[in-house]
Amino acid sequence: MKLGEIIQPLILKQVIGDAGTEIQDIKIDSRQVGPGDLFIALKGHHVDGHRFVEKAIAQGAAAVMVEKPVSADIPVVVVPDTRKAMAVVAATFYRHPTKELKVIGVTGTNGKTTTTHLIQRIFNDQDKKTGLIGTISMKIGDREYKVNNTTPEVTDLQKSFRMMLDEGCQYAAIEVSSHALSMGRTRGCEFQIAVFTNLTQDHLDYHETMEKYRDAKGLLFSQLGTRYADDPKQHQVAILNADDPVSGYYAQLTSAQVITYGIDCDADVRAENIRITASGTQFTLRSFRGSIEIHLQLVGKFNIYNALAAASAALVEGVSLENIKASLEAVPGVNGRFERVQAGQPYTVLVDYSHTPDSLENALTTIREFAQGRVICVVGCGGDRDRTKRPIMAQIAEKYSDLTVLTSDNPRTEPPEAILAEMVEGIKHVDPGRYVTIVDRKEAIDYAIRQAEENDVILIAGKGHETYQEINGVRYDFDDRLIAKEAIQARQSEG
Ligand SMILES: CC(=O)N[C@H]1[C@@H](OP(=O)(O)OP(=O)(O)OC[C@H]2O[C@@H](n3ccc(=O)[nH]c3=O)[C@H](O)[C@@H]2O)O[C@H](CO)[C@@H](O)[C@@H]1O[C@H](C)C(=O)N[C@@H](C)C(=O)N[C@H](CCC(=O)O)C(=O)O
Ligand SMILES: Nc1ncnc2c1ncn2[C@@H]1O[C@H](COP(=O)(O)OP(=O)(O)OP(=O)(O)O)[C@@H](O)[C@H]1O
Ligand SMILES: N[C@H](CCC[C@H](N)C(=O)O)C(=O)O
Ligand SMILES: [Mg+2]
Repeated sequence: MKLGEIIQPLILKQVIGDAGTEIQDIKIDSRQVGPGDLFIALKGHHVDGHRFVEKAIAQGAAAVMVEKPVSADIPVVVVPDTRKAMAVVAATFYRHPTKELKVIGVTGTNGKTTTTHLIQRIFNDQDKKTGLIGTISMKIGDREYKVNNTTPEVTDLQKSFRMMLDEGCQYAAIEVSSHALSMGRTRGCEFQIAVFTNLTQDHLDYHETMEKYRDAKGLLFSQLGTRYADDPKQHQVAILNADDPVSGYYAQLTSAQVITYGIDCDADVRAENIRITASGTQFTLRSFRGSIEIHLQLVGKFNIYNALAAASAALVEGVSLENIKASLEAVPGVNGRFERVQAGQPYTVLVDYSHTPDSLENALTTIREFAQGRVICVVGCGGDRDRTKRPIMAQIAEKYSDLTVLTSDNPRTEPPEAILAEMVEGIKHVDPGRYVTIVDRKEAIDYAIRQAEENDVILIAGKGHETYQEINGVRYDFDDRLIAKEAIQARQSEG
């Protein structure tokens, strides 16, 4: 596409050079620029992308978009705000994919990955081909792509939507993080359905207060609902968790129709007669389209919320209760979420991505419901992330476990000992026999496994599907599931 066409919708712009220049792709990282690309310079949290204009040109950029004029022998487009302009040009360049693709966005502190997987499963089973974007990866059909962020930058997002359409997708189920909403990564994306899971503490390093965090997530709902078509299937819908007090606020923010789901409060889609066991969850789903009995393989009350949210989205799109049931029941689990590590041991080992106070509490209270022996929890808190959750997570671990093993979880640029000290601050008054701190995560897992007796349950929390431990900018291979399996086998071979 020609540069002039791509920037045509921008009102404030100054073009220095030939607007007829052909553009191959749009890049925001000079390290990824190739011949023919438009490089957009963004002011980041660490560096100003304008510093890399020369490098982008050296790598073959055909044009650059900047906020401050630069001297270059290729076309330069000067705009007041490159981040805002980027959203406009990306949507234009990829030919407004979300006008055709029905995008279902899921936001909330916990449950986004699980809910998007359930949505994708239900819709794919209906031959409504559905792409997925989120924390674990991007999936289109049988192909899986690596992602750097839960919600990618606007350029990657629009490109991914176009790829999905090219692959025959009708829907996309995407996780929408609060960071993405506040940085405008979803600008220009028309959502068909927006789902809210829950709001509890996380990311206060970035958002500073719970109100600002709530409002960042609220953008998904305030930006929804201006489309009212003759065909009800084109209507935008907000799906809100009736049991979360913030939902009332989001209901007011949105112009879209609202569908509620829940367990405790009255809701349009509700779970009743709940039975939770170690191997699954059963409930009656009551909805505006009738009732049905559901037997999930997923464990824990929190997964009923995820299933209700996914079922609500499917009901809105006309999927029958019977088909929703069949798909939900067929899901064996989600990678790294309550995943069992099995090596023939007489105790249970679970790896779970609980890295927030609420998710840790949910995981541990769920385990408490079925554990016949002691509960042992291995947990750490990430570096360069919300520091205020550290003592709280230690308190929760100690409260619900018989033994807590505090350890490291992606210390990033912080000293792991300092993170652990902040966790210990939360439980410094408890009996010292109830917890240990072991900086090295492998050693911590080994220790927990060696403490386990018959019928005990070990929860290894925080990293779930992750296959690395990030220390000082380097990602070392590390998979809780493999490390735990090796530790179990080592103990078994010692007899
Ligand atoms: C705080 C934050 O969100 N940062 C995001 C931001 O990076 P940044 O602002 O630090 O970028 P920067 O390093 O200052 O660079 C500025 C610009 O210069 C460019 N650059 C930089 C170096 C270079 O050599 N050449 C070059 O062109 C960069 O590509 C960028 O465009 O923009 C990048 C590109 O979109 C993101 O990948 C990056 O996410 C980082 C990796 C991150 O860790 N983000 C987390 C906090 C995050 O967003 N998490 C949420 C999930 C949270 C949850 O729900 O649990 C997510 O959606 O992933
Ligand atoms: N609906 C829920 N409510 C509370 N906790 C949940 C819920 N669903 C899952 N969890 C817990 O949170 C953990 C993370 O779940 P999931 O990956 O689905 O959330 P997420 O919102 O995608 O997280 P992230 O913000 O890291 O992307 C799970 O391992 C589980 O312990
Ligand atoms: N999306 C979350 C993931 C946290 C995962 C945990 N293992 C950690 O590193 O803190 C974040 O970036 O805060
Ligand atoms: Mg996720």
